[in-house]
Amino acid sequence: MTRIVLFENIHPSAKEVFVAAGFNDIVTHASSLPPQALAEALRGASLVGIRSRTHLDAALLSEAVDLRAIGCFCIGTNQVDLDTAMLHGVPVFNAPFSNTRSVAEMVLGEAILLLRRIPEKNDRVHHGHWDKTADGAFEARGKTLGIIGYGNIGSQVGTLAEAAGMRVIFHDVEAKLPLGNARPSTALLKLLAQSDVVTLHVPGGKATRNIMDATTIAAMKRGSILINASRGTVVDIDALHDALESGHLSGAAIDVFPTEPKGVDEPLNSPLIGMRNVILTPHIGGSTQESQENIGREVAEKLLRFVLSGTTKGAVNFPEIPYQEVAGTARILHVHRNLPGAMGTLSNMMAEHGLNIVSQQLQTRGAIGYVISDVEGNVDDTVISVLRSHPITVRCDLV
Ligand SMILES: NC(=O)C1=CN([C@@H]2O[C@H](COP(=O)(O)OP(=O)(O)OC[C@H]3O[C@@H](n4cnc5c(N)ncnc54)[C@H](O)[C@@H]3O)[C@@H](O)[C@H]2O)C=CC1
Ligand SMILES: O=C(O)CCC(=O)C(=O)O
Repeated sequence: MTRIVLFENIHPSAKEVFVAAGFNDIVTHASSLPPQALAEALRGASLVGIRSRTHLDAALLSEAVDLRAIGCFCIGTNQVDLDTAMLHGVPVFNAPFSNTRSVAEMVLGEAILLLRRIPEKNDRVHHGHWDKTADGAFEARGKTLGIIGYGNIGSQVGTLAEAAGMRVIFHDVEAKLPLGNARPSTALLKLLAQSDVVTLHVPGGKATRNIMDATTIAAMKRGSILINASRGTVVDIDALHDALESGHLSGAAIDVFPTEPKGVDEPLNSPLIGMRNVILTPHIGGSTQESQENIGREVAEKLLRFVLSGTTKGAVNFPEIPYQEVAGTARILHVHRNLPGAMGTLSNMMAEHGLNIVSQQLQTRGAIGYVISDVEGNVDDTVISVLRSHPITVRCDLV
């Protein structure tokens, strides 16, 4: 039985995909769970679906012995210990483009609102003040947008910003094709000094930790604006608070936080709460009806294709083997330690059990190798148990 456990209110389109394929053992959770409850919820799960708030660390992955694959129903995968998952033979899938546009639209909207000081003015009107003034309010047209991380989202933000008349510059650690009239800026400090609005679109993780700290924030233009809809670890929030309080920055929009509440009734704890011209949103950059429905379907289909065929195409942490029709009477999925002779050992074990290999595909990545073998012959649980118990084997499953 394939038990599927979905956390964090994943869109019902995911469940529809599984049920249509005959997979009915599905448990859904509306939020992420604290570690102990999460470990219990993972017990017996073959497929797990999460979004950004569920952290699957090495300890949890080691305990989840039945786990075959993980679906991140989002873009970011930094919430999963990807290397440990790979070493346990567990591929991780995501939806790399499904909410790109949603994030880009929100960021451009925020840039325009902040340039006009709308958050502050909105709040004033709600509190009975009618101070009709143009002080500190600017058009987006002609202003410079500095994008840090010019990947799928960053480049989409740039395209939308140009349509609003902004000049776009970007900084990326890799060489990128500039779209429209966007211009690369090899030096981060140069970009910061030139930009009226700076927006971050880098992945989370150690390499991007506190890219925006007291030093880099000080390098931003006086009166400029900072937007972060990437990961909470990328901005030093205390340094941002100080720069807003001193007036060095005129506004900010923050969608992601170093520590985010786990559920709807837990308040955000942040020094930015109550600050003027600061937009705080609950990590909803990618949360639109369109994106969530697409993500639900896309990631569920990737998990399903893996379970039904073994294909790992699109996995972010695993040797990728593309989809192929089953060619024999059965298909064996074998993850092994990437050691010399592993393929020979596997093939010999199959031969010893009377299995004739019709087709075989191997890919390796770091410490593991992954082989899909289509075989003729009688593949029963005994054969799979023998393959599983060999020291080269990480995991072995029958399709
Ligand atoms: N707020 C939200 O709801 C959402 C947030 N995200 C976050 O946005 C991030 C970016 O998403 P995509 O654009 O799809 O990813 P992507 O992988 O297409 O682009 C990331 C870019 O950042 C660059 N980069 C990496 N390290 C860098 C550094 N130190 N300095 C400058 N550039 C660097 C990469 O070379 C790449 O071009 C995701 O990893 C995720 O964490 C994604 C979707 C929704
Ligand atoms: O929808 C979510 O929970 C997370 C969105 C996000 O940050 C992502 O896609 O990386």
